[in-house]
Amino acid sequence: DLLDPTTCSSGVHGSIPDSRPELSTCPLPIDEDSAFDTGTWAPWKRRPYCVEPAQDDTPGPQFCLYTFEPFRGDRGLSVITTPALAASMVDALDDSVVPPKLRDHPSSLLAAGGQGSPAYVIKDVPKRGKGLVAQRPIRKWDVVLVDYPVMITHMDVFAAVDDESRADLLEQALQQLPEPQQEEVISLARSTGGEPIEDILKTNIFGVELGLEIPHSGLFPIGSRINHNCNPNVFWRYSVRTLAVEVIAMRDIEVGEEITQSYVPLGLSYEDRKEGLKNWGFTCTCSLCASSNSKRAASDKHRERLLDIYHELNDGATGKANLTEPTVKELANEMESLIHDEKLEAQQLVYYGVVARAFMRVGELVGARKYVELCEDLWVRYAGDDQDYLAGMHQLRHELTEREKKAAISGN
Ligand SMILES: C[S@@+](CC[C@H](N)C(=O)[O-])C[C@H]1O[C@@H](n2cnc3c(N)ncnc32)[C@H](O)[C@@H]1O
Repeated sequence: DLLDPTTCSSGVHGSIPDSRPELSTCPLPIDEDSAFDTGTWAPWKRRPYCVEPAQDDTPGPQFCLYTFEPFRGDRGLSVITTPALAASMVDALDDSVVPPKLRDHPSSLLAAGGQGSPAYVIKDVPKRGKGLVAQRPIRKWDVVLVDYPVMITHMDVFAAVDDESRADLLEQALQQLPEPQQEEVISLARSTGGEPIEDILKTNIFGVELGLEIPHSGLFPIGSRINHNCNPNVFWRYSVRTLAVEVIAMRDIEVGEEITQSYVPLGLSYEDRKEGLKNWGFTCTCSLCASSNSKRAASDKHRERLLDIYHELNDGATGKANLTEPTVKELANEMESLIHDEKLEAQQLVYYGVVARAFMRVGELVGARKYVELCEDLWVRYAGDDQDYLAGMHQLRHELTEREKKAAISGN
């Protein structure tokens, strides 16, 4: 089960698990002092190395480096995080948590018969350095790649730790990885200048979480070769239970086509995309960004209108505004055509959820049922087997079923 770091950290540093049998299934936080006191830092293979955040009015927690060499086929994993969050991720280090579907994927190093032939090759692509290119046809919803991080870093490390200590932590995190993985990391793209390892992280990291949705960055050796496109053909699904990232096709991809993801949230205007992409040090030349001024302005207008529709429907759904049934229908139709024009199908699940709620509010249960089902199908596709992500969807379906039962009784 997902460990709650607030309960798992209730043991004071230095406690020995055996002395607290009630916590025997809940790994205790380990820092430099407790490692020194107890002489143990299992399951981590090295004694943690910790730094204090730069002092300001409110001193934050320590950040420590933990390395686990046997991670996922001896690729190794270095984690820089708080002792409590490191304790919360111990279960995820074990290969037995990886479901067979991921373990046996052709891109997986854990497959019983060894790594198969993946659906992509990494190669040079014009003007974008290296990239992933399909070497066989990929169908919509196929898992293109399963990848695991070699480094995970708490997001606060970038702001709260002084430059020198951070450089030291990151360098050690790299040095503690097995040599082939060090080389793999060093060969990744750089875009910002400055300390190589920090540049590599800034250019390649992907947002992940540890514990209860605490933001971290993950460095994924293969996934980080995927270039940006505003109209991408894959999305990423990350699991805090396995630390795996699944890269999944959002549409069919032909042989020779580049596999691309969006580095910024979908649906942004041109200026907002440009601003968001500044961090990666390149100018977006995807077909949408490179189109004429008038086309870009039209697209921006569509995207703005889509957001307005979302807010109108949401206000209707929550009772903040009084919408009528014909208005909800009109807004839903307009939304569908804007999503289609802007190729934003990946955002349908967000829009469908709010349409379903707005229909429920005005008592149009047939429309609500249609959108709940469309939305649920998409949630299952995007969230996979992770029931945590599906909880909101199950709640919506339950509310609708109750409303339908009541309507059937009053109709009889
Ligand atoms: C996460 S890496 C992607 C893989 C990288 N191309 C490589 O050679 O390893 C991000 C870097 O790739 C390049 N890049 C990604 N998408 C791009 C695009 N659409 N146009 C130009 N450069 C891009 C930029 O240099 C960016 O800093």
